[in-house]
Amino acid sequence: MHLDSRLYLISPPQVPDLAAFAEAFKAALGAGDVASLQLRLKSADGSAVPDDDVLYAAEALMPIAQKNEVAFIINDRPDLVLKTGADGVHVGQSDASCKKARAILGDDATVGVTCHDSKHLALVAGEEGADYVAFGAFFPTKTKETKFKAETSLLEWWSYATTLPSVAIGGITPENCRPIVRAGADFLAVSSAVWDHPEGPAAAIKAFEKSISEA
Ligand SMILES: Cc1ncc(COP(=O)(O)OP(=O)(O)O)c(N)n1
Ligand SMILES: Cc1nc(C(=O)O)sc1CCOP(=O)(O)O
Ligand SMILES: [Mg+2]
Repeated sequence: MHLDSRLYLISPPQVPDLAAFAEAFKAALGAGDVASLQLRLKSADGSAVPDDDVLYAAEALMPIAQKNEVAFIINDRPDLVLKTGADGVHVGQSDASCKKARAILGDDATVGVTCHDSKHLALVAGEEGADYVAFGAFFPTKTKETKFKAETSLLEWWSYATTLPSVAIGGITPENCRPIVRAGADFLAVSSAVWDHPEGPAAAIKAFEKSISEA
């Protein structure tokens, strides 16, 4: 059976050395298939960096993404998507609504929505014009304080019931991703397992590709 989950990278919570991170990002992209990067400069407790830091990071990273045909998504902030010309936004249940993000950004932008462990939230997001729905957290994570635990049965149901792409997130690693791939997740959203991999991001991407292809 051909399983085709793709990687959706989430930036590290902080990028103190933008030049070094740009090199890490290039190394990741050179190692295998990556669908998108979400710029999410936000601590585990939810505190975000000043807007200028997001704008500087976008200025450095978006050309690398675009050169590699990788979608560049900004977390939380449709207004910063407009300012930077990024490809889209990811909004959560406490952020701008999907409808509002769509109204700000228009039909061509990508709008993704956090749906935690909820079929209902995902169906509403679909009705409001989301391009993908994100379920999580599948595993414990130190990247974000999470209150919800998603199960692979939700991904299975979603992929049978709808055609809208699903993103799985939360503590996903090359070692634990196989059941999520088998359950039909269209994308695996990953931060720490790529940027904190002991052998570097390129090795992480290769390890994910191996696990996905063997799932
Ligand atoms: C792909 C993806 N899925 C879920 C989230 C979490 O969004 P949210 O609940 O708004 O939390 P923050 O990321 O804003 O802290 C995400 N960012 N990306
Ligand atoms: C940003 C985010 N959202 C989550 C959710 O469950 O909605 S879990 C999470 C953190 C993802 O990072 P890592 O791959 O390091 O666990
Ligand atoms: Mg958010």
